[in-house]
Amino acid sequence: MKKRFQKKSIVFKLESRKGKHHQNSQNQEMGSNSLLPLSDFIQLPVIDFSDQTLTPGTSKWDKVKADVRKALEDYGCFEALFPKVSYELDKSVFEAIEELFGLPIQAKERNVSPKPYHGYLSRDLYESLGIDDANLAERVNDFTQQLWPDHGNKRISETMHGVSDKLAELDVMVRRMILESFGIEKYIDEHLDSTNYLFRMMKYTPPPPHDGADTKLGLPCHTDKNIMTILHQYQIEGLEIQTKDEKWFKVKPSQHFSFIVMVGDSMCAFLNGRLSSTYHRVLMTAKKTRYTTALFSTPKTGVIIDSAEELIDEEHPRVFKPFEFNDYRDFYNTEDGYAAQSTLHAFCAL
Ligand SMILES: O=C(O)CCC(=O)C(=O)O
Ligand SMILES: [Fe+2]
Repeated sequence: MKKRFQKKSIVFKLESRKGKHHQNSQNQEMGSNSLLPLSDFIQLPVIDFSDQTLTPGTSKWDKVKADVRKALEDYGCFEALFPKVSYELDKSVFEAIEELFGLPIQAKERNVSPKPYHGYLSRDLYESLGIDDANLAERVNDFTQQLWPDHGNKRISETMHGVSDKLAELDVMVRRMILESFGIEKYIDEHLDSTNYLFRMMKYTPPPPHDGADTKLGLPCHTDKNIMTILHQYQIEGLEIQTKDEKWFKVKPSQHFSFIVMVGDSMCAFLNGRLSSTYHRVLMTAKKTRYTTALFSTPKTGVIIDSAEELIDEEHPRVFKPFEFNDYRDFYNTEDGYAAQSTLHAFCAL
C-alpha cells in the first residue's frame, strides 16, 4: 500500500535541510534571522529558441542542441529566450497571479490535489497554487472552478492554459534535444508520453522591516524531483543556484520572454546520472513581494523511471535502481528523505 499525502509532512519539507549541499542549514529555517551570505549574480548560458524554423534535423537545431547539452553539463540549467510567450501573455499571467493570491485564504485552500505539492501550500513567506495537467484546457477550468465554484474564471483559465501550452512546447524541444544529444532518440515518443505538466505559481512575501534580517530564506535548498522545470521570476530576484564547486549565485530575474530551464532528478536518473539536477533555493533580499511561475514536466503515476540501457556501460556503470515516481516523491516526504543530502542517491543509488 502506498503512503498517502500528508499535509503535515509538506509543511515540514519546506523547513531546513541538512547535508553537504545544505550548508548554512542552521540558517535555512524558513523565517530564521539573517547570517545568510549575500551571493553574486551569475550569468547562465543564454540559449535562443526564438527561431520559428528551429526544427529537428536542421543545422540550427543541432547548434542549439549542442549548446543545451553543454549548458546542462556545466550548470544543470540555462536561460532560454522564448518569445512565443508574448509580452501581453506574460503581463496577463502576472496580473492573474496577483489576482489569485489576493483571494481570501478560504478560496485558495480549495485548490486541493491528491498529489503532494500540487495544491495550495503556505508557509511563512511562501505560498503556492498548482494546476495539474495545465496544458489541458479542461483541467485549467477545473482549477478556476475550485477557486470560483459558481462560475470559474474564463479569462484566467485561458491565460494559464495559454502560457502552460507554450511552455510545454519549449519543454518538448529541450527534452528532444537532450535525448538526441545522448543518442537515445528512439525513446522520445515513449518519454514524452510518460509525463504530464504541473504549473505552479509562487508568491514570496518580503520579511517585515522590523525583523532585523536583510535576507530570509524563501525556499530551502533542493533539487526538483521531476523531469525538467521551466521557471520564470517576475522582476524580483531571489532564485539562487549552486554551481559544481558548491558556490551559491543569484540568477537575474527573467525578462518577459526569458525562462530558466533546469534538470530534475527524474531526468538525471533516466540519463544514468550523465546530467545532474541543479541545487537551488530562494533567498528574499528585496523588500517587494516576489512572484514566480514554474512548469514542471512530471512522470505520470505508475511510470517506472529506469536509466536508458545505452547509457550504461563499463565506463558508466548503472547508478540508480529503477523506481516509480510516486514512491520517490513519498520518500521525499519522509524523515530519511528529508534528511538526505541527495534524495535521489538516498532513495535509489546502487
Ligand atoms: O520561486 C522560485 O524562484 C523557485 C521555486 C522552486 O524552486 C520550486 O518551486 O521548486
Ligand atoms: Fe525548485
